[in-house]
Amino acid sequence: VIGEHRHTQVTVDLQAIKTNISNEMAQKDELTELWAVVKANGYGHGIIQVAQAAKEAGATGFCVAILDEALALRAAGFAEPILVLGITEPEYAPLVAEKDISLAVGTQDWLTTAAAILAANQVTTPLHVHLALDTGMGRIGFQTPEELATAVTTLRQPQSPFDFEGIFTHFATADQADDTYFTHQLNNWKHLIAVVDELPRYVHVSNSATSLWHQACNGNMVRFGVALYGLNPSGRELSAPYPLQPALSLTARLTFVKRLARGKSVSYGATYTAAQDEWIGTVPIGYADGYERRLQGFHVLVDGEFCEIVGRVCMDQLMVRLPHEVPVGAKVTLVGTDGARTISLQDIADYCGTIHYEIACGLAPRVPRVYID
Ligand SMILES: Cc1ncc(COP(=O)(O)O)c(CNc2conc2O)c1O
Repeated sequence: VIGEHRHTQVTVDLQAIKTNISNEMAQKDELTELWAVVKANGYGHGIIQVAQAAKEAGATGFCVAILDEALALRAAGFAEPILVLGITEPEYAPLVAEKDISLAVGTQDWLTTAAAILAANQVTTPLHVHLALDTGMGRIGFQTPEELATAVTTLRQPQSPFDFEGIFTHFATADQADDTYFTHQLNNWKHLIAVVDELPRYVHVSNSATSLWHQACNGNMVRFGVALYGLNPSGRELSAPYPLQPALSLTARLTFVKRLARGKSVSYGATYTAAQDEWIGTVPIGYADGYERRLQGFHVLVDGEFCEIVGRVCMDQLMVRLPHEVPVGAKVTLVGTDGARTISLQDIADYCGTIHYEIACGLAPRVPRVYID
């Protein structure tokens, strides 16, 4: 495995993941199920290990983005319900039905096309469908009561090859203090589901933010993602009703240490020149690992001290100014706590002008994941 012989590593604290889920299980309505959102390789944490920890902490289902992620969970032995949140090509309907996977569906055309393919393949096992309603996210889903009613009629037909298993929507602003747009979407949701005379087994509207700050409308299942990784969906805007424990840390070990004479430069473009004699350490991580070039000028932790990243971040290595001479092999903390100081994914996201979701998901497969429980 590429990365197996490498000290640079992501460490995932599975106990933190279980604690985050346990806290959510305790605060939500007891009849509401929690399905762990483990798409994008578990937001970079490792889909299989996160799914296992989530299941142990009370998750009763999983959400993924694409069919292959669902197939990977099945291949790993998970028998729980798995919902694919993106739109899956109808040609894969027979495989989906065979593997007992649930799909988000947003159009009548999809149902018509998939029904024909299922019939042509003599598939007899029902295909589980969750109707997606677009209440304002503007991504996928039925938009009018009329088209929704038609789809429900199709699903309910006696010879339908589908199992009408769920109906859901997704909020675009649940992580914001201003709930104007959230309320607009909630009203659209109520208007749309009014045409569904008999609701399916699963009625779900909540991502982490909705479950944390808009619990009133949970439905009977929460699609719990970023908060199970211990990350605040709002970034720094809103405080969570219970402490979130970040599960991910990123560490490395210095591979090279040198005395850099005043006036000497560091890295591509020679953009950094030492103002006085300095100790410089080389860290074996770079933008190919998902540690972005934009992080030039940010810092890492060595010996509990912040050390500035000097010069351009390279593909596989970066250089930092050390507070004093440090031995080769010394630990470098890029995400996590060292002594009295911490660097969070949020700190990195802020410096890069993005969100922690993107940083976590962007940590490359070349960085080995190590699990502690
Ligand atoms: C439909 C749907 N439900 C639930 C979740 C979980 O959200 P959470 O991680 O905030 O709890 C997501 C995450 N989707 C995305 C998260 O970032 N970009 C996305 O498209 C989603 O797309």
